[in-house]
Amino acid sequence: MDIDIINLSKKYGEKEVLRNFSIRISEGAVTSVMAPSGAGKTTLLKILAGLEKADEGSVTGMEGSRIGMVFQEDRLCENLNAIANIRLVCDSRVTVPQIEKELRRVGLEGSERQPVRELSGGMRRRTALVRALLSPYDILILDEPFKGLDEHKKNEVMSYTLKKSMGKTVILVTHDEKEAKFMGGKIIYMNDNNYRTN
Ligand SMILES: Nc1ncnc2c1ncn2[C@@H]1O[C@H](COP(=O)(O)OP(=O)(O)OP(=O)(O)O)[C@@H](O)[C@H]1O
Repeated sequence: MDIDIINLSKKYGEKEVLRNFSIRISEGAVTSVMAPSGAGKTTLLKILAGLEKADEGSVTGMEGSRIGMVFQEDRLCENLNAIANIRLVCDSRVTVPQIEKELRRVGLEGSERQPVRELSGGMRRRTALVRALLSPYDILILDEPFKGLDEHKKNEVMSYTLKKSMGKTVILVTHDEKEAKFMGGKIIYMNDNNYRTN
């Protein structure tokens, strides 16, 4: 089912973050949301994930769906290693060798048994991404998941993300149009409460 976001409005105190925001997100495809800082992207994702409540408007098409998410901040358990962080969320049938294989595919071989607090920003980001991709989800919500990666690694990780999420509904927030184009699908440009799609 497509997701219909209709006339969503949200204020924090006097600050209007979303006003009458309406878009359709196609089932089984990537939709990228692009906007400058502070335009309300994270707020939108939080409303979709049920972590914030909109003041007005509705979201349909997500009922009963399982959500996988990469948050704006990594939200990892700092003292656990990457494997243990991933095991916390994935199906118990996923084995450690399977997790190791996935971590290798994003270039984290050799670091998978270090507490994540010792990893670089980009390594932590990839850990959070693999964790979301291995969680049982129908809809994947990604808030700047490729932040902190150099161009070469970013392309590898984006290809990996596309392969792993094939056929699933993916909502990607990014500042980088190249990322949105690489991931394909619809691009939504949000700016000062004006919205347009490609
Ligand atoms: N819990 C909150 N309480 C008050 N204001 C908030 C809260 N969350 C966000 N805001 C404000 O709402 C606006 C939109 O924030 P949001 O994080 O959604 O933007 P964003 O587009 O994701 O920005 P960025 O690209 O910098 O992450 C900002 O001005 C922010 O300061």
